[in-house]
Amino acid sequence: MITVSGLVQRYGRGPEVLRGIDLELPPGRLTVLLGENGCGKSTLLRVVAGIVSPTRGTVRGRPRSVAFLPERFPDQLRLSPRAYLRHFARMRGAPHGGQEQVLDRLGFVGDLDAPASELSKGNAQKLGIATALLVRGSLLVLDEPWAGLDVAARAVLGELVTEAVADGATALVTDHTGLAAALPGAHVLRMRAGLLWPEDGADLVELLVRCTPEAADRLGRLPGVHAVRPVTP
Ligand SMILES: Nc1ncnc2c1ncn2[C@@H]1O[C@H](COP(=O)(O)OP(=O)(O)OP(=O)(O)O)[C@@H](O)[C@H]1O
Repeated sequence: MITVSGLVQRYGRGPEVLRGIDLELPPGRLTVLLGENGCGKSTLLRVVAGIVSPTRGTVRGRPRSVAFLPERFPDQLRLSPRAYLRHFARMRGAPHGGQEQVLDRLGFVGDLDAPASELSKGNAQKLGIATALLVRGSLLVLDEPWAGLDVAARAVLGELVTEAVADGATALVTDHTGLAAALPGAHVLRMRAGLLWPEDGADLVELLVRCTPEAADRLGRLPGVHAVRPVTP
């Protein structure tokens, strides 16, 4: 189980982008983060994956093997898709051979031996997905993996994520297409302005109350109260 507690993130001296996130990510579950542009989804994914350290708070129980698909696959990659997959497979101790099977399932069309920088956007995305899915049973963090895929590949990606989760992977994804939320067993969370809110919850109302820590503690125990956190000046 990966446990995220009290996560706060700010960039430089900017405002808090994550404002106190608590989240549990059990193995064998797909968690889907929804929310408007700029609400902090990618930031949360990067912190959970361990790409960046949080300003405050902790991520406990992160496995050694983490697969992270960034929102934009690197477009300056001079390695070929074949070499890239083999390199990652070696680095992450994936079983030898068969690395290109996921590419085949996704309908990858491109030269496996030419520089990956020459791939179309969708085929580059397929390479990123195939790389992320090399190792089973790990933490799978996918930022907008459906973006840019053709219709057939979108359906296959749904199958691949479902299979990985059935195999015990912990999956955390963002997705603006709505496809992830419709996958079997998807646990959907909505993010607004750096806070998490269950999809089926009531509307988020924020109140700023000046009170003692004891009163804040009592407030936090009231039914329907999602979070009480101190505001730093
Ligand atoms: N490296 C950075 N430096 C400074 N600010 C950043 C950085 N990365 C993100 N931000 C800011 O943090 C906020 C949250 O961005 P983030 O990318 O996490 O949102 P998002 O919900 O993933 O958005 P989208 O749906 O558009 O991908 C935004 O205001 C963004 O401008």
